[in-house]
Amino acid sequence: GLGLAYAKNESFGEWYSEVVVNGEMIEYYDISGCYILRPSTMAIWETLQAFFDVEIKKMNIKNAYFPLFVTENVLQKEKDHIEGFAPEVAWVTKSGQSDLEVPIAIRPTSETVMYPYFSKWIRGHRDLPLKLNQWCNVVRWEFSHPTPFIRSREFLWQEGHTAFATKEEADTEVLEILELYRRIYEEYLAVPVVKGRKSELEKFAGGLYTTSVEAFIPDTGRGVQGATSHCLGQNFSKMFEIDFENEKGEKAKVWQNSWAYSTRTIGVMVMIHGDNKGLVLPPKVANIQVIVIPVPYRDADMQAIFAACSSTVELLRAAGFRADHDFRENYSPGWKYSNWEMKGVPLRIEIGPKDIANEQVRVVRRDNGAKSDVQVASLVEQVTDMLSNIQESLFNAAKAKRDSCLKVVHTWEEFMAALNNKKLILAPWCDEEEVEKDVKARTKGENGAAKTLCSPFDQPELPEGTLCFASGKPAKKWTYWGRSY
Ligand SMILES: O=C(C[C@H]1NCCC[C@H]1O)Cn1cnc2c(c1=O)CCCC2
Ligand SMILES: [Mg+2]
Repeated sequence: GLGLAYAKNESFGEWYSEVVVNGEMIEYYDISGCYILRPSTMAIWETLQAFFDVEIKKMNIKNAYFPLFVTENVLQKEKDHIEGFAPEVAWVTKSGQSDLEVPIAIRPTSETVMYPYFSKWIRGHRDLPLKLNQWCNVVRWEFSHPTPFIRSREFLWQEGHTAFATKEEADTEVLEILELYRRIYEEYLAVPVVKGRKSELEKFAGGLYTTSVEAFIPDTGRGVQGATSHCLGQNFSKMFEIDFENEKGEKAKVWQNSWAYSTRTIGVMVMIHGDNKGLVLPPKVANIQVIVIPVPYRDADMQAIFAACSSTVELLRAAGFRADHDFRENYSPGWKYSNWEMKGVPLRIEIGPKDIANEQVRVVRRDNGAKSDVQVASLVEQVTDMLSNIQESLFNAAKAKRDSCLKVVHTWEEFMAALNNKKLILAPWCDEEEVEKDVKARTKGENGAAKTLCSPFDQPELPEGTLCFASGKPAKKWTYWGRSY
């Protein structure tokens, strides 16, 4: 049948898989963990890319493209933390029937691809800052269960790699990029996120510190890392000898950052806004914002109805909206309503004989189902208001939902109760890694262990004498905890 077989609040995993397929965003592929990204996904990706690309170019960051392949000895250069990831690296070992002399890795990320050339290109302080970005795919042969957009063996992302003369410049850029990631989620995808710093245990091991934007999926009670912006310190410049002669003529190591967001952003948006009728797309990223559907009647003047639909589409396109019509004659209006609801189109316009007679159209919102009859004369104004209202109310609803899942705890008992109630937990923590590891060990289970998500930059008041919820030691910072993807 037309509808979904699974309900979001009953079988979330199955609901999600069905929605991304029926919504025509994803097609499953015959290699596990790999997915086909269909046009409506690419349209969303390109919208986010267009925004981010313009913003980084304002920061004088330039796009480049480095090879997909990495030699083994170069990849092993960051061996100190790579062993943690080694199983995820995919290797090319043959061409045709013959074995390659040396196996070649497919990039899981591009630090080791790029940094030997950073070392070659950076000589003096005039070569700094060097700021490059690339839009590409990466491969990580993950073993935990794959999830479209959220965890796949190949995904699209951008990876920024920058080098500065001073730590101050690097620190500043880390936060500028993080703010762009917040904007991608909150202004485009209508998803609320928290900005914060990763713990030493959760950060990128090769870096100095990691900042992230963290989202939360109320239906599963799991946090999801939305995007990351790392300061690498001088770790990689020591490893790859990326040094420069500073203005005093001394040899100095550069300070570096690396930052990324990926197609995971799209999966988070689907999880947050989707419902039991299918996708719900925020207007800012919807490829089609308004779909116009003719409603024929037996003795109606069909030509007049089709003409009214076409002129309505033209009117809306002229006003800058992404509008289209559905003239497929082998489907009923009712079938079309469900089909476009499944695909998450924010507004539907129905035009029948009565509408023609009254010089009006019937407008239906996807997010709340509200129907209204709008005079054609004020249609552009009404559609403008409705689309911005949909964008805003999707964000507000998601933020209210996320905030209703938030639980502030002070004791282990409260922590465990909140964790088992699918809550997003905010707890005072002593900031000791052993304690974090202990919490992981004590919460291990088939749903995975609890971990720190981030310590929010926006720290609530921490009264003197507040104790860590897990260790009882003096608390140092408020930290978000939860199970995660
Ligand atoms: O990729 C990063 C850090 C950094 N890479 C560049 C963009 C920002 C940020 O993601 C961490 N990381 C994650 N996953 C893997 C690796 C790895 O370095 C290396 C080997 C395989 C898997
Ligand atoms: Mg990983």
